[in-house]
Amino acid sequence: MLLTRRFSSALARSPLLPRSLPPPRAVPATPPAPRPPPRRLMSSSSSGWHHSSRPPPPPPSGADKDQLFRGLEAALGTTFSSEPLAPPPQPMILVISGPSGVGKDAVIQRLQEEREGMHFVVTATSRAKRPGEVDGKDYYFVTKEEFLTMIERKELLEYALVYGEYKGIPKQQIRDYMAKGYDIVLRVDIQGAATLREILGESAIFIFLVAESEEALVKRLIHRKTETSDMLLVRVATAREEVKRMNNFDYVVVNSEGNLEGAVKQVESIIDAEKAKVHKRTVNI
Ligand SMILES: Nc1ncnc2c1ncn2[C@@H]1O[C@H](COP(=O)(O)OP(=O)(O)OP(=O)(O)O)[C@@H](O)[C@H]1O
Ligand SMILES: Nc1nc2c(ncn2[C@@H]2O[C@H](COP(=O)(O)O)[C@@H](O)[C@H]2O)c(=O)[nH]1
Repeated sequence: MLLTRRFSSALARSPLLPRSLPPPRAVPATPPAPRPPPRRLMSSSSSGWHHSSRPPPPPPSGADKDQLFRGLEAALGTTFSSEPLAPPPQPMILVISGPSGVGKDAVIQRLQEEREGMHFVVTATSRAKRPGEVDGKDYYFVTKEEFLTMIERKELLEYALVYGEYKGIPKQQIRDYMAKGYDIVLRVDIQGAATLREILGESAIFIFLVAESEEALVKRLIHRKTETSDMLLVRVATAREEVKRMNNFDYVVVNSEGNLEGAVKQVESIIDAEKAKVHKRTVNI
């Protein structure tokens, strides 16, 4: 009330106020009775138009707006700051996991093409390079001995034996990119996601990628033609167990046949929603 009165009288006194604007109304001593909620505007064909008895005042001109702005500043006794009102976004860690063949790499590749400011961590592996794979892009291909040295030196945030081969996440890569303000994307198998949950807790976002059905997943893996039938059997049997661990994740995204774009969009929506959170996750690696 006091502020309103100060404001009204300061506005009335202010030489900056445009003359054409009506003088500020007196503040009533007692608060007015609550008004009924405003009715929604309805179409002109219906009988529900809500007419105000007075026409709205004409919009102020550019100069008037400027004067009003300065008048408000004078009334409050401070200038209006142009500093952002929302806190700056913090770099975040996104963990994308799911059964083998579900499309993790495919989704990540599209995300990489779509979004800037994200770093997709290249993990290290002792597995042999597949045709078409590039060292430093798909993986850092190292020998088993080199991998064991990385473990010894505590260079890996997480590592695991995946289908008989070592896979692990270089810590320094995450630190370097987070320091530059990048968001981090990690692609791991389900056991890797469980380990990362223990290390990172709620500070990272965990997304479980699934196919629309087991049948679709198996067909996708067969179609990829990267595994022998024995290896396929292991991956498919593992996938059956892995789907049961969905509850440890924050989000589930369905990557259905022929709709890779839909899955990518959904992951993007998750990122956007997380960025808009008031209470943000803070990461410390
Ligand atoms: N929505 C989709 N519809 C059809 N095919 C897809 C879709 N998403 C991915 N694929 C294809 O499915 C195969 C498996 O995808 P991808 O290699 O990305 O899986 P992954 O989860 O990374 O597997 P892994 O864990 O074994 O590395 C690839 O041939 C890919 O092109
Ligand atoms: N736990 C970890 N899993 C990883 C890591 N890097 C990749 N992966 C996962 O391994 C499987 C098999 O990969 P493939 O290239 O041999 O088909 C797949 O699910 C990857 O996501 C890692 O650093 N840690």
